[in-house]
Amino acid sequence: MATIVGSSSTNVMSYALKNDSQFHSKFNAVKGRKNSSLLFSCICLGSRASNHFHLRSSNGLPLNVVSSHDGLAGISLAKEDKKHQPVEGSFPLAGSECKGSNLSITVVGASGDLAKKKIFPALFALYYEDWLPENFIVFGYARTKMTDEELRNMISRTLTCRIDKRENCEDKMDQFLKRCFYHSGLYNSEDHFSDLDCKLKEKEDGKLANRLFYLSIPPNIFVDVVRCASLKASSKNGWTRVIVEKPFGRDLESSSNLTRCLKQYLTEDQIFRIDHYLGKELVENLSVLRFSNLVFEPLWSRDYIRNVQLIFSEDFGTEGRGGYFDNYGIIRDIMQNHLLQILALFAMETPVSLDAEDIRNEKVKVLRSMRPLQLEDVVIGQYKGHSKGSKSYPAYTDDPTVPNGSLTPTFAAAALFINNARWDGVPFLMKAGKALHTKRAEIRVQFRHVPGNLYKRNFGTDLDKATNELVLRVQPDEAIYLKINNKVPGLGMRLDRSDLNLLYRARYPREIPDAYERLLLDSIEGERRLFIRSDELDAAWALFTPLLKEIENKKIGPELYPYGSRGPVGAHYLAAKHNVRWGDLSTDD
Ligand SMILES: NC(=O)C1=CN([C@@H]2O[C@H](COP(=O)(O)OP(=O)(O)OC[C@H]3O[C@@H](n4cnc5c(N)ncnc54)[C@H](OP(=O)(O)O)[C@@H]3O)[C@@H](O)[C@H]2O)C=CC1
Ligand SMILES: O=C1O[C@H](COP(=O)(O)O)[C@@H](O)[C@H](O)[C@H]1O
Repeated sequence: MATIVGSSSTNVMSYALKNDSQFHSKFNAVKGRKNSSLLFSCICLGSRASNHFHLRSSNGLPLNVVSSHDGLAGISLAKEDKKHQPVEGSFPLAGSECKGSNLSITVVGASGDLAKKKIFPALFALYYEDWLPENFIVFGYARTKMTDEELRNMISRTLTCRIDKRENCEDKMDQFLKRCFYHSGLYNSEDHFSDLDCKLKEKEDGKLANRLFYLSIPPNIFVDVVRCASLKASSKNGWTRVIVEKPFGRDLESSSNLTRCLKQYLTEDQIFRIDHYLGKELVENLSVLRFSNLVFEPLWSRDYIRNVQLIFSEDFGTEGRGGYFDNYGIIRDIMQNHLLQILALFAMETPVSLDAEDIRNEKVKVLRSMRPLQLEDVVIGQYKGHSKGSKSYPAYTDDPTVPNGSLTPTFAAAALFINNARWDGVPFLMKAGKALHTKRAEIRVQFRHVPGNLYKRNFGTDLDKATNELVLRVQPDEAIYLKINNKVPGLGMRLDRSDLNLLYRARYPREIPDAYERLLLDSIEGERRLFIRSDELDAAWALFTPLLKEIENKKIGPELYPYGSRGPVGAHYLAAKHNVRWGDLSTDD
């Protein structure tokens, strides 16, 4: 997409002269395959905040830099669009020229858990902070019968203002809610989507309209919705984009099939496959830390790194989501997507640029360099009931929505390897579990021993303990800390383990935006860097599918662990087999 963002005294504007999807749509439409919009578009962003003109999207690039992947190369713009042609480094044209454009966001599955918990609150947060264009509307779509007023009541219960920004909170909520509407319909009815289209048009008032659909629904109805929305409710004069929630299939075959079906109605550039972990602040910071600090990048290889650990744990079970979870299990729910995405970002080579395609190309290379998981390098577990004092905690199979005798893993640990020159032989250990003793997500990098260490004898026998460890704590309490060895002050020579600690709440005392805010904003701005491309997805499934099939075909039973514990002991044996000790379990973690 070629977009310019700039600021006049009152307006911040972004001109999407032509984005990839429209480019592809045009070509495909010429070939008679697609239904999406053909016209070039211009969108206005951020109505008031003149301080927003710099660095709008999450790749940190000013959006007035024209990407080499924006589909413009070699294509001449239609005559009427030439006047909007961006000049690198220039500000956009006067606000009045794009004042009329609209953004319509339709949350499909608006009555559901994710919509209430995450999507509407994130949209409100963007509105509160003036990130949304001046003319935007939000439509909820689901089967549940509701009036606009009932939708607003439902949403209003979940909206909050940031702790550090409470001015006009109530007013802002009212203004936001006035822009929210509801349409009840079936997910497979083209007529119902035509009705939605009429309502959208009425609100858009004949102006240029960009449309974003957020599929917050179970995956078995993704394709129906995409068919109906694309045939009956896509924008005729702006862009149409679709955010797709996970799970993207259950294995390589079903995922490829889903992609194939979606691509009957959408181009790849219109599909925004969301992995909300990529929108988390610390995951975003991973590349900044590595590529903008000389002290890290030279160490980022098998020469200095002993192992890397990617850890996810929750201190609650599947409460309420057992029905969904039992069909997927923890490997599909967390490892194949969230943890693997972090691994790919962590291990990729330096991309040519911060452009989405350059980054995603590097991630795909990492995934394709990995060897598919072997059963002997995986441990699976399932939580069992447990009583502590007067309190008792249920087993996974006590969940009424989980079939009796289910073997679905709620915990897994795995050792993965990247067969390339940078990472050959370095174990990347993953651990993910529900109903464990703590809630956290972190990346741990354990460095090698210092060769010929002068202070060796001061460390005792356990040299592993004396190695440096870099920890990126994704949540809670975001932090980056580096464990170092240090002399205890005094006349003797006693060494101590200390942390160089960047604790976000101390350094940046403001609320960190939710991942969904960043990802929604990126999808509105056409920034694809944090979304999963179809070849990435295929490569990710190729790694996990043989293992998942083997576990299921052989009906391998999970090792039981008590609710609230540290997980199955098998995870320690797995780590030990690769000469690793889990960093989160040591006393000074
Ligand atoms: N909830 C979460 O924390 C997370 C969810 N996700 C993913 O996001 C999507 C939405 O999640 P969530 O909101 O929890 O899902 P829900 O189960 O709450 O479903 C959302 C809405 O879809 C409709 N729906 C539910 N089941 C069916 C069905 N069998 N057939 C047709 N319509 C149905 C319901 O609306 P109505 O009956 O009104 O039509 C429901 O309100 C899913 O793909 C999920 O995997 C991803 C990460 C986290
Ligand atoms: O995708 C999912 O993520 C949540 C955890 O997300 P977080 O942002 O709260 O860490 C997890 O509970 C859920 O099972 C999974 O589907």
